[in-house]
Amino acid sequence: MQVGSAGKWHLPNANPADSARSQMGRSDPAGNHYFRRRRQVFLRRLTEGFSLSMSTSTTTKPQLSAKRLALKRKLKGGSSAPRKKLKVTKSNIDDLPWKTISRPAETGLGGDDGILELEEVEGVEVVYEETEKGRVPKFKVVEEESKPQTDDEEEEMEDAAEEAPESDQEEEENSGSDSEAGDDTSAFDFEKLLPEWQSFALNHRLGNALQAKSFSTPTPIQAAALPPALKGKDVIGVAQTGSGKTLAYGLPIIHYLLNQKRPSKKRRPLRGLILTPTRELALQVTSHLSEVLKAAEPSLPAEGSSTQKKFPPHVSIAAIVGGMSAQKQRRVLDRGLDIIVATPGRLWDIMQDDDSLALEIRNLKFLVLDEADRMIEAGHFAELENILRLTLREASEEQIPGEEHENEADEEVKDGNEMQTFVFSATLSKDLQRNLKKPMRPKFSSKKKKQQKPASTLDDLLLRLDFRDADPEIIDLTPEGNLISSLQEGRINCLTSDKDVYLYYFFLRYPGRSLVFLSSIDGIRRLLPLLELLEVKAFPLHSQLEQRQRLKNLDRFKSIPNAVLLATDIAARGLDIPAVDHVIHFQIPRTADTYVHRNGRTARANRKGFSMLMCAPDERRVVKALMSSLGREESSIEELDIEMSMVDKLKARVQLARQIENSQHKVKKTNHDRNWMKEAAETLGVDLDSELDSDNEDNQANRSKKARDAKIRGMKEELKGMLKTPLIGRGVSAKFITSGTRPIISDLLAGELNEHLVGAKKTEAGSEMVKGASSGKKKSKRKAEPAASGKQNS
Ligand SMILES: Nc1ncnc2c1ncn2[C@@H]1O[C@H](COP(=O)(O)OP(=O)(O)OP(=O)(O)O)[C@@H](O)[C@H]1O
Repeated sequence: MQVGSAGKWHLPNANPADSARSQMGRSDPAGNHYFRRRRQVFLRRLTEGFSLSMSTSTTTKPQLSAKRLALKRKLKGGSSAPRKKLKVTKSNIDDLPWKTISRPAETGLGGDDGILELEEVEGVEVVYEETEKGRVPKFKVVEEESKPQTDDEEEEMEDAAEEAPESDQEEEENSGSDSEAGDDTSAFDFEKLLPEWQSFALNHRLGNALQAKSFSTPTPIQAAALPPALKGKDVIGVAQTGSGKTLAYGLPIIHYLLNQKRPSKKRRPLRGLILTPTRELALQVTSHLSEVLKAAEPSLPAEGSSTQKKFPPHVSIAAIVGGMSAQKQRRVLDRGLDIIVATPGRLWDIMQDDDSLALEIRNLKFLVLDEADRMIEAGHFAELENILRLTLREASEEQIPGEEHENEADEEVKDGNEMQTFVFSATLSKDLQRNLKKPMRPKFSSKKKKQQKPASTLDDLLLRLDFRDADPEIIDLTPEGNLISSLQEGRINCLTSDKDVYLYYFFLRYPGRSLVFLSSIDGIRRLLPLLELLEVKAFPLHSQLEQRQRLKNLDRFKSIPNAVLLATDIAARGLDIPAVDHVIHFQIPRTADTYVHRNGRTARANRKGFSMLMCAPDERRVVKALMSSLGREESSIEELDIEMSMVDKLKARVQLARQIENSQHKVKKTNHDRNWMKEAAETLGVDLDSELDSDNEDNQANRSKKARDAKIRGMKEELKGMLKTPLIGRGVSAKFITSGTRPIISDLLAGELNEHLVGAKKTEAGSEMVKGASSGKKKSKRKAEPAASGKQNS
């Protein structure tokens, strides 16, 4: 252990209850090696402080250690085990094994400065005990005792000790306390460090987490939802996309769990169930809450370390979603979790073979429906209905197989610790909100279950939620017209057949991370190879991709600045992808809610964002209806100002790319058909038609394949050449940059020149709009004109 520079030394705090760590002087980064300077005045104060607190101390760790040791001896059949290190709790700082050390010259403490001697102590953990008189510091010291020979033996001994607790007190010791996790237990000073969060009186460890995440201020939905949720009320929260709804419901759950005793090694009872409509959202919510939990318990041993087994996390969370190994998820569930984040489909699958999970869901403390209004679209309706039925009070009278299964969740219900329900979304109709609040809502009834019709709409289903709260809190922070202030909207009116070229223009004109929504998987399959040929870094995301591929593509999209994600509406809800600059509606969404949620993937957490509608003539009426259901005029979305000369040039590139793609597709199809015929003939044991089978035919096919390949290679070369040639705007002279009708010299010098389109300024999408030209009226010569699509390419 190094004795450091002057900065390592500081005077102990005058009030011992405030900070035991600082009383002991500085600690090393691991937090268990301390130095102190002894001064008479300090020792006197400290002793007084501790003698007060010692009166209520109940810690008996040394006795426990002895019992464990005895058990170990029994298990080992002898007492010849080598020495082992055990933790013993001390209440008095002077009982710690301080060692005198020489005073290092580099401390700068030349004179005696009232210091009698300098001491150090190692292997001490400071913990706090809650007493009637407040928080009292205690010190856990490592002392030598008999030691099991292997980690397995040590675990065996601890398990045996847990199975045979000899007193309530010991049971409590076994079940763990804050101290067993080696937490940084110093109280978090909300007033000083996070004043905006102070009024919520959150568990101090959440203070550490919020600070670590730099969340200095609660978002409006968090500020509004936390007080009722922390009071135990049911909450229906509606707030714009990207406004921090996950923590609005997540913090009250974590706060509750951190305030509970640290769970023992026995199986944990399930306390929280968060249901989301998509796998990606479930994984994202899990990772968001896990990050907060990790930051709340910074001193937990790293994952995989041998000490981790001894200190399970205070709160455990996992995602249960389709597309991943169900077996693995079952194993995780078997170990016990505090919070499950799940999609209804997979959860219901697992529940059907696991009665104990069904029982745990009946005894939940928190039920959350995140983006509830999307579940119906995701085809989870029946499973959702089945799961929700288990959370009803009436349903708990029913006999469920496995009811005899014993766990701590049963005690919770006996304690009257009632379930809280949180329903959150960015879009929940006003009618539904009003109806949810009505006390006489229709409910599921277990007794009449057989006659009861299944719910037919999501509203119907949500109306049957069994809020324990007679008056659930409804918080609706939806902005007028669902408009987010940091989001700018625009549109391009063009023919369907020209959408590819305008999209490509947009990517070159406004580089950035773009999320493109299409309404069909086929559309994505068509567009993806085209963009790849045009050297746009594009990745697909849709339900027919394997889950692993979906996550991989999301990761790539997140990590590449100018990447493009071509997605169906599975990506419309909840996904929190950092810095999405543009959302593009390649096809117009069918509902206003989808429009709102798609747009919500950009302009998150007060960042700027741009959303663009690509509107074909036959889609105009959908846009009109969409805007009207948002209470807006169609004209509220302005048209993008488009450099038509560039679009025309880009058309040549897109046409060639399409030609290449069609040829490649034909080759693939022919090969596929031939192979299929051959395989089928082999399987059936029949001879192929001589036309298909003969050597002659093979030779001919080879020759035409070679010719096609050469043609494709040629076209690819040509396209490469085109992509290398800079696109120069009308009136721009690239040779004489100071001349031409549009000299580019000043933009060039200012670094404002768009590298792909010479003559266009480097600018953000949305900064060039055709004012007032939102409903197809011609206001500018340069705006996109559907009629121009047939124009000759220059
Ligand atoms: N108090 C806060 N201060 C700053 N950033 C925050 C705060 N709370 C959450 N965030 C961040 O804001 C972003 C959006 O949060 P979140 O995903 O919870 O939004 P949401 O309202 O659920 O969005 P959606 O409706 O699209 O699901 C996240 O990156 C999150 O880390």
